[in-house]
Amino acid sequence: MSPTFHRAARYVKPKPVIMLSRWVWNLQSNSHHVTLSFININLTRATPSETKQQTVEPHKQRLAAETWGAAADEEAGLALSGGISDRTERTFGSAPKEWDSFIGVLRTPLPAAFRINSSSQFYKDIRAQLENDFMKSLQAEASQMVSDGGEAEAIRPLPWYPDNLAWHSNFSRMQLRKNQNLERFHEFLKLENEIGNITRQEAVSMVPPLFLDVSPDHFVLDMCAAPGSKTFQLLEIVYHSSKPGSLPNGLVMANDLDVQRCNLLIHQTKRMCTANLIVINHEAQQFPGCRFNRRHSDTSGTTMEEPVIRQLQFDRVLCDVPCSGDGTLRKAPDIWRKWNAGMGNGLHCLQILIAMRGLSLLKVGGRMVYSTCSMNPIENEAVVAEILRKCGGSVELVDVSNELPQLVRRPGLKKWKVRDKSVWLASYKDVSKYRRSVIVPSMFPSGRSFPDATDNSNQTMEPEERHETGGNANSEDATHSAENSIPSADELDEEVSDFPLERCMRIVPHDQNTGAFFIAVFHKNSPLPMPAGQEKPNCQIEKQNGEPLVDSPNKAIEDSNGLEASPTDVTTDDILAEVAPEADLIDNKPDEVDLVLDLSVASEERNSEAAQVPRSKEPDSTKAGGKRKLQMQGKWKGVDPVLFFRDEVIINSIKTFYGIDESFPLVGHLVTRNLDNNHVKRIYYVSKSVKDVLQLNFSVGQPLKIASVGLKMFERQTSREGSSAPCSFRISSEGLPVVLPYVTKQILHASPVDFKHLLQYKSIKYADFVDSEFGKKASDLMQGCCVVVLRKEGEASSSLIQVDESTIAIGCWKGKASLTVMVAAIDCQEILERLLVRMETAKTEKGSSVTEDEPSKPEADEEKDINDTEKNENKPNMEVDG
Ligand SMILES: C[S@@+](CC[C@H](N)C(=O)[O-])C[C@H]1O[C@@H](n2cnc3c(N)ncnc32)[C@H](O)[C@@H]1O
Repeated sequence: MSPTFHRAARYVKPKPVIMLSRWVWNLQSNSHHVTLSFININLTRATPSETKQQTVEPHKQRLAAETWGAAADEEAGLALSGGISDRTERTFGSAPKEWDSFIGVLRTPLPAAFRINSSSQFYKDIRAQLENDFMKSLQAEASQMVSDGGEAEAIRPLPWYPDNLAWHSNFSRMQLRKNQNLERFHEFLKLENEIGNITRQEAVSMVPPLFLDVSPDHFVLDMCAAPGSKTFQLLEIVYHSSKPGSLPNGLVMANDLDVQRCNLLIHQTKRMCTANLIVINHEAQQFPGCRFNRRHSDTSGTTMEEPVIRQLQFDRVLCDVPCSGDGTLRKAPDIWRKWNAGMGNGLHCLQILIAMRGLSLLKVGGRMVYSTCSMNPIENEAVVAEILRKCGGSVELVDVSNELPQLVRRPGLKKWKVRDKSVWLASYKDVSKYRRSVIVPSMFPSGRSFPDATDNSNQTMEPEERHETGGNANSEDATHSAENSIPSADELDEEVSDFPLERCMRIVPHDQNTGAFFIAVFHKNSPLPMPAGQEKPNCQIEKQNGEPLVDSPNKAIEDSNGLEASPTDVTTDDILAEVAPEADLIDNKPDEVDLVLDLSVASEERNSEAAQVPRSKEPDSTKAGGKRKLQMQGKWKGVDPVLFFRDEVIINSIKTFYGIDESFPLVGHLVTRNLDNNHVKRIYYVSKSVKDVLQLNFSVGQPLKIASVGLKMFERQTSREGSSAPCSFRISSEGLPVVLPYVTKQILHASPVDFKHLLQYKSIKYADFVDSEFGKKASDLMQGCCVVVLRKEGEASSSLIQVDESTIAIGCWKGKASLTVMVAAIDCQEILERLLVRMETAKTEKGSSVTEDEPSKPEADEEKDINDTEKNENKPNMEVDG
């Protein structure tokens, strides 16, 4: 092909063909191995009206449009009516049936899935409600779905998820919204999701944390965590079987590079009300090392107290890396159009870097899960193979075929080809020298670099030509004419990997009616080998002038002691800017389609004193707009420092007022983000594990940029009544379950009827309680915050309060004339519903009736306080005082 030909070809009007997707699905069946790599679906471009006339069965088009949204209607029509290219037909050859079921499933809506939060007080009630109520009551709707080609069951537990805690629902979001018969179920999902009792999350996205094998005493690192569905799931596992008032020994550290997405993560995990989480904001491949040695001193020169933990390492690491996202096609139809092989190629090196940093932070004996929502081998098996190559025997790929046996998965690939600019490459030796900084040896199954390889036809182009037609531009179409002159994928000799990559797992949509996911499980046998340093790097990042930018991940990661604090110099911006401009990066769409962005919370944060995370990576105080005064006292610009709260006067006043038992560890567990104790508004509680990590962080000069930490435990009551109370700090709803077993004063037992009235009317005059003795005791309390516990069946009002899993308690305000509930409206609604179910059951069992006098309304002033309180209670936890 002559340069002249190419120059002319640049100006040829593009063919009326949409290269819809260089789809990277690799299907393997038991009987035969069929690889459907990079399937080209060429669709004749049609006008919207032409598209509507295509011969797509109406109900399928409706389903597709419903899944993909109205805006994608045209695209759905195109996809459904598209012819498959010659190559694809050749590739499928012997397995047309599998193609049919694969593409057929892609055309149907992705079923919704959700998980019950097993650390929630009401998780058993919720599971029972699903099993005994909704599974039956929704069945009538299921028969309708069967006639539409759907599954027979309306909802069902996911068979591979332990304890019936994860559920699959065959109703699309549209059906849930529109169908009257589903209204009660829809309301249930909304309420429980908002409260944090359930989390809507795509089924396949729940798989990686399960293979991590987490226990409550593990330190878990979630390297690329936002928007946080897996972080939430990890916390659920860490908290599982924790007793009221006791916190697990473990913790979750959730990191994400993107500040906005960190906000989502904070919002998402706030529903968990946890003291065992630290949210940080770093590039995962640059994750700071924290290792204490005796030389350390703080900025004032004082030698620091030796921390309990001397080095930050993790028992478990989740590496759910940014990827090209082709596995999310069923819920993100724009991927049909956007995806191209360059996206995966552009992320390959970053994925290796992140995974290598994860392994360096993993304890010997620990487990790391690497996952993507892509089926592209360059982002999956190639990354796994490179990790094994670099780590030698220090890391092994775990055979997890006996874990979660009910989860259908396919083995990882041992051979694949690399696609670059419409060219299939079977080996690095086929890579043109002009593409060698972009297409790297680790992308190929053998990982070999072939330094003296001859070049392919591309090399006949002049450099200038190559930059203009190919370079890093996102235009595979522009070079598609080159396809005629190169061997087809079938004609190339394939390399085969020596590593046991069949141990990786590929989850494909048509096996279990899901999205797609890739998962690999690593075990660390010994410290990572010292990097050779001198050896020639094989994962280079090309600068625009063609010079290599970085040479990681061969750079030092771990020293002989297990952890070196100097990770690679490579930044994600470097990689994304320099390597993958062609990757119109689908950057990590939240893989949970139903995550509701509550921007009101984020903006409330921004407007209030609360700013949990910086607004930009390295905010410049001069650009802050003057609205929010940046705290510069911390190590990180724009991020308020996390400080241990040690003000004895305030702590003692709280302890005395609530009679908090000495056995409850307060000192050292309280943190704030305000340097001025007199203006501290919120005091957060951290678990022992988090406290130890914070101490280490201080001791080594605060390398961790902490966006959020701690459970809001005490909040200054600023209302008129609050300022005159003996203790101006109230116990927040989030913190109450943790401190409740230790509270001995300002606490009352209410009968079910009075408790219900409190939740219904929010404020009740003392004289109006059905149980007059309760009303009297309430009026005798000191003015200020108090706790009202629901009295259990057969319990005397005077008996000592015993806290267990079934204990229901709320925070109230003891005013002059009435008792006022200090719980957010939505939480009141949830408790009320659960209470009503219990009372109803008790009534039916006993055949008794309870007198329910209507209590009178509170004074106007007190009612105003209720409203203020509720507004406050809706504020997110862990925010920053300022
Ligand atoms: C696939 S998403 C993670 C989904 C998340 N694990 C969950 O389950 O909700 C990938 C995330 O990686 C983040 N990311 C991209 N580059 C990163 C980097 N270099 N370091 C850390 N996070 C990064 C993105 O902001 C994105 O939130």
